[in-house]
Amino acid sequence: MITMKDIVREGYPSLTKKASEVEVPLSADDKQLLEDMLQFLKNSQDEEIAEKYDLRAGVGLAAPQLGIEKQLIALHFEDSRGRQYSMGLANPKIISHSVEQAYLQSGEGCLSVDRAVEGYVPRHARVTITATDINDNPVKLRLKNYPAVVFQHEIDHLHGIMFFDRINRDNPFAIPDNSIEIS
Ligand SMILES: O=C(O)C[C@@H](Cc1ccccc1)[C@H](O)SCc1ccccc1
Ligand code: NI
Repeated sequence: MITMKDIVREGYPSLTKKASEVEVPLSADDKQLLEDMLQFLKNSQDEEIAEKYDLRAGVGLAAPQLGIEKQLIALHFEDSRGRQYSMGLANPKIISHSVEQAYLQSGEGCLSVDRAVEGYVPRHARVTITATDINDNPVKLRLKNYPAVVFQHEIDHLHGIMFFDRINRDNPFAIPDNSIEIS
């Protein structure tokens, strides 16, 4: 069972390196890792389990956050319309995106960052993502709003990018050009 002690923190090398693509079909080990990552997210959102194991709530997790330099991510959340996103993905790629940008009005956090970092994180407002799912099926997702933000946050982890790398250093709350606010 993955707990917070397995999640590496700011300064750990895997968080600032490019992770390697994994072989498809997925090995049994990679499938198990995706299962374990997804279970962590479900546990972290279960009040009793989260309290018992002192888990921080998470809606996404990337293998580099476990010190594993593989292109594997898990996501577990639902959007404002109640659509569920609960999946483990291998080798996710943004194959196209909008010119328009978006940012969470609340800013972002990260399970690998034990401090609050204020500011707007400019991201693509809409993205098209391809990946391979835990059953070796190809996946193509067209995302916008909150789901687009979560997936981009996790895919950034595979490229060694932390959310605060994207915040405007001179003015963290500068409204990004051509952007929409996601509340
Ligand atoms: O560290 C991670 O990658 C997981 C992040 C992903 C995330 C952060 C900000 C915005 C979108 C995604 C954690 O989920 S941060 C904690 C959290 C929990 C519930 C809702 C939003 C953020
Ligand atoms: Ni993160």
